[in-house]
Amino acid sequence: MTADELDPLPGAWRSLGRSLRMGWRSSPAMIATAFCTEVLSAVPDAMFAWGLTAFATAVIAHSGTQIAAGCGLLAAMAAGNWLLETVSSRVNQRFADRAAVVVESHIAELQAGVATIEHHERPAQLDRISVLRDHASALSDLYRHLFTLIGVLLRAAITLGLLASVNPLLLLLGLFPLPTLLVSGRRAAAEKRVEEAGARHDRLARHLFLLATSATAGKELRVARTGPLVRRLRHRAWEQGHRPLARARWVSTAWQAGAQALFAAAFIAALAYTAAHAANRTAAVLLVLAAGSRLSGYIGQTMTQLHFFRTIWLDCSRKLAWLEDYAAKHRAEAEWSAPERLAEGIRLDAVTFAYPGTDRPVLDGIDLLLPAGAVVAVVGENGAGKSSLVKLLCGLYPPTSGRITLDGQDLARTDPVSWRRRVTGTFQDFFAFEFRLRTSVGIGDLPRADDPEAVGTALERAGADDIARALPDGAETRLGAGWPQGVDLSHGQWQRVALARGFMREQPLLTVLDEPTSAVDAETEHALFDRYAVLARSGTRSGTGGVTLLVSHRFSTVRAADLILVLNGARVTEFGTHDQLIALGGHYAQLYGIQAEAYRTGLR
Ligand SMILES: Nc1ncnc2c1ncn2[C@@H]1O[C@H](COP(=O)(O)OP(=O)(O)OP(=O)(O)O)[C@@H](O)[C@H]1O
Repeated sequence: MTADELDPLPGAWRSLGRSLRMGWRSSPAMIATAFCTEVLSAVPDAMFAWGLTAFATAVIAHSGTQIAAGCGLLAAMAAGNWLLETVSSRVNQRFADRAAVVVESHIAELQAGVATIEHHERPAQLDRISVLRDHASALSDLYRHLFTLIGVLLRAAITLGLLASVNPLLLLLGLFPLPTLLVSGRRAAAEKRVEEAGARHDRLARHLFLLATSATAGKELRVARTGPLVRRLRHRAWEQGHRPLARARWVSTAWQAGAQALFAAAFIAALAYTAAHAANRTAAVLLVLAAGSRLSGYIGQTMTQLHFFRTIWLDCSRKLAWLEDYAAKHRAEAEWSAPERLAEGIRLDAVTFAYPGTDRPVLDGIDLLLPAGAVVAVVGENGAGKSSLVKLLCGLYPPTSGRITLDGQDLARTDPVSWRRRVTGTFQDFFAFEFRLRTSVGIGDLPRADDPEAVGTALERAGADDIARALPDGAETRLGAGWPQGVDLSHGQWQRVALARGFMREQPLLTVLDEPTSAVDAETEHALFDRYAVLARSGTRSGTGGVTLLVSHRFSTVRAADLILVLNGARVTEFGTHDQLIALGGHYAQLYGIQAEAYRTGLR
C-alpha cells in the first residue's frame, strides 16, 4: 500500500451525527438548556426591529404614552435577549469545557487503541490525525455553533415575517442571501482542500519550531550553529503551506463581496419600493430599514457559521469517524487471546516486511523458531533489520507477507491487548518518563505500579537500585530538571530506569531487549546480562516458556545467549549457539574475532 492510499472519509452527515451523539452522551441536560435558551433568545432579538419601529413612530407622532410604552418594550426586549443569551453562552461554555476533555481523551484512546503503529508513520494518515488533533477542541464547540446557527436562522425567519407584514413581495428579499450562502459553502470547501494539501508543510513548520525551541535539540543546534538554518526552513515550510491558503482566502473574499453587493442592491431596491408604494410610509420604511439591516447582519453570521461548519466541524467529524472506524477495524480482527504459556515457541514463517509507504523489504523471507524459554541474541550490522524484527514480534507492525505464530496461533489474529500484556522489554529509542522514579519504573506493569516492592525488585534486576539510593528522596524523587525539585539523570541512568520498567512484568511471553544497555559500559552490561540470563532461565521468568530477544552489538554479552541469530541484508544468514557459529566460521565468527581481538589489544 502506498503512502497516499487511504480509506476514504466516512459520509459527512453520518459522521456529524456520531459526533453529536458523543457530545449528547457527555451532558444531555446542559445541551437541552443551551438549546432552549439560544432558541428563545432569538425571539426578542429579531423582534427588536419591530420595537424600534414602534418607538420611532411614537416619537414622530409626539405621543408621550406611546413613547413610554415603546421605551418599556425595547428595554424588556433588550433585557430578555441579554438574559437568555448570557445563560445560553455560560451553559454552552461549560458544556464545551467538559466536552473538550471527553473529545481529547476519546482521540487519544482511539490512537492508543490501534494495535499497530503504522498510522504514526504514514504521512497521509499523520496529516489527517494532525488536522484532527489541532481542531479537537473545535469539536467540543460543535453544539454551541450549531445552536447559534439555528438561532440565527430563526432570527432571519422572524425578520422575513416582519418584512412580509409590510408587503409580501418583500419576502423576495429572502432569496438574495442565497448566492452569499452558496458562495460561502463552496469557498469553504475549496479552502479546506487547499489547507489539506498544505498540512504536510504545516506539520513540518511545527516540527521545526519545536526543534528550535526544545532543550534536547538545543545543544546540537548551538554547537553546529544550525539555528538560522532551522529558522529559514521553518519560514519556508510555513510559506509553502500558507501562501496557497492566503490566495484561496482572497478569492473567497472577492466572491463573498460580490454576493453581498447583490444583497445590498436588492435591499436598497426594497427600501425605494416601500417608500414609493407603502400605505403607512414612515412606519413601513422604518421597519424595512431596521429589519433589512438586521437581516444583512444575520446573513453575515450565517455565513461565518456555515464556513466554520464546513471547514472545521463537518470535516473534523468525518476525520474523527474515520479514526473510530480505523481503530475498530484494527481491533476487530482479533480472534483469540494470547496463550497462557508457550510450549513450542514463537515461529516466523516466510515473514517479509517493508515499512508502510515503502517497497524495499527490510526483512525478507524469514523462517525461524524462537524456542520457548530461550534467550536469543540478535546481531547484525546497522540497518540489518534487528529492531524491525523486534517491532514485528511485539505486534507493532503486521508482516507484509508470511505469518508469526505463538505455539501455532497466528499473532495477526491474536487480541493485541492480551499479547501486549505478555510482552515487555526496553527499546533502543526508550522514552524518559519525567514522573517520580517509582512511577517511571512502575508503569511497566500498571496493576503493580504503586507496589514499592515490585518496583524495588525491578530496579535491582536492572542494576538501577544505586540510582534510587543516590536520589534525594529515593524512589519518590521527581525525575526531570524542568520540574520543581526535579532531578535530571544521565543518559545511561535514564536507560537503566527504562530497563527496570521493562523488568516489572513477572511472566512475560516475550521480553525484548533492543540494545538496552548501549549507554552503559561493557562491564556493567555484561554483569547485568549475566544476572538477567540466570533469572530468565530460572523458574521465575521462564516458567511460562517466555522467549527473550536481546539485540546487542557487544559480542561478550551476545555469547552468553542460548542461541544467536545473525541478520544480514534483511535475511537470517546464521542461527545457532555460540560454539556452533564459531565452528561455522562465518560472519558471526568473523565479527566475534574482530571484537575479541580489539578487547585483547585494548587490555594489553
Ligand atoms: N519507520 C521506518 N520507516 C521506514 N524505514 C525504516 C523505518 N525504521 C527503520 N527503517 C529502515 O529499515 C531498515 C532496518 O532498520 P532497523 O532499525 O531494523 O535496523 P537495525 O538492524 O536495528 O539497525 P541498528 O543496529 O542501527 O539499530 C533500515 O534500512 C532503516 O532505514
